[in-house]
Amino acid sequence: MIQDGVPNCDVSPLIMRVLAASVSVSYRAGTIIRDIMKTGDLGIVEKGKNDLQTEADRAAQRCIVASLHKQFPKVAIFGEESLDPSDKIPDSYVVTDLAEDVLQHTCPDIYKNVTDDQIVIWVDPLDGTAEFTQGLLDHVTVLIGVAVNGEAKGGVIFQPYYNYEAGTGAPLGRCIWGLVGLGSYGFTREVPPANQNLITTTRSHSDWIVTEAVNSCEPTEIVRVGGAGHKVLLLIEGKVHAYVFASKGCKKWDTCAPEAVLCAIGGNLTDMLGNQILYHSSVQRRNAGGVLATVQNHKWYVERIPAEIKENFVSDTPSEDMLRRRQQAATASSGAGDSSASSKSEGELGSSVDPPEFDKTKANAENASTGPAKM
Ligand SMILES: Nc1ncnc2c1ncn2[C@@H]1O[C@H](COP(=O)(O)O)[C@@H](OP(=O)(O)O)[C@H]1O
Ligand SMILES: [Mg+2]
Ligand SMILES: [Mg+2]
Ligand SMILES: [Mg+2]
Repeated sequence: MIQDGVPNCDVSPLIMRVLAASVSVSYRAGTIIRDIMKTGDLGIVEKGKNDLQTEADRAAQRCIVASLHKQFPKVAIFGEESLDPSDKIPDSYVVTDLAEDVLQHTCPDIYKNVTDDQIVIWVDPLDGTAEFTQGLLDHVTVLIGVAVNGEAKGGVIFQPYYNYEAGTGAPLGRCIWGLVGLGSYGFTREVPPANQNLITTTRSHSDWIVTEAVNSCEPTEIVRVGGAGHKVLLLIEGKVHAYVFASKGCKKWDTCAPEAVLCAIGGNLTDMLGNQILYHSSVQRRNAGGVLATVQNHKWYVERIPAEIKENFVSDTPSEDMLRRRQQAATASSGAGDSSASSKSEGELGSSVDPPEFDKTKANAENASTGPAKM
């Protein structure tokens, strides 16, 4: 793939090109968001109860979807915002560069033959809109998730206001990206605080079930911040131990990219029942099972959620197509180990597999051990 140190864009596998394009366009989307904020006119529209949209959400989505669609016309792309398809998109919004820092990585074998029809891209052009309108700028992220056969595998989390309080001259913004089976890049993981159980959850979409679920996980401190992307950043950097959101409010575009980045370092993002969230094109947009994410000890948290809370949530159902692919993969690999890109192998999960006799008193010691981060 790399000749004389130069990545050959034409022969890089599709998933690597999609990820490289997503990284490139995320920088442009971040600039668009900051430029609109600078105008002082956010053009706020109320989509529903406690659900805002700004001109930055709309413009960033136009930029990302137009750019990715131009390069990958056969790949399904779903964005959060409902926009008029006849809207004129400025030429400067269309980015077709491929990030070389992505292409210089060797594509894991499991993805080498992935085709357009197996990929779905989930775009949240601005995650943390409520906080954006309130000036809590580091809660904002741009999320581009790449699902393969209905499972979150690749993700880009761009944080346009990273460093914004560091003073003039400090470089603004950062891009975190990951691919399950390869690793996640663009951040430094620290060991989460020992002897504590820090749990992050929503600050703007809370209700009593959300709070009950968090409390049932025995937090030593609750970190209420905006954005699904931002909360997963806190997790991967080791600033919190779990992200618990017992609500049907998050959608597929909120979780696809964060899930992939988290899983690529050995973490887990599931619904409240501990079941996998699915991302095929026909799946319902709402995460009707809620969201629970950890880097370690996932099962322990799932087990803390009371049955009376769990019974309010419903896990995703695999599509017919997904079941057929899984059956084919199982048949093809019987006796030889499953090498299908559509199944989550132990290897991909790394050391996130919970200890069989996990107990809370051991939790902090385990959390203090270095995770399987590949950065
Ligand atoms: N009750 C609800 N109604 C609408 N959106 C919700 C919601 N609960 C969560 N979300 C969406 O899920 C994302 C994370 O929520 P939170 O910041 O509260 O943790 C946000 O994405 P957007 O900001 O992209 O809309 C938020 O709008
Ligand atoms: Mg969102
Ligand atoms: Mg959004
Ligand atoms: Mg929104």
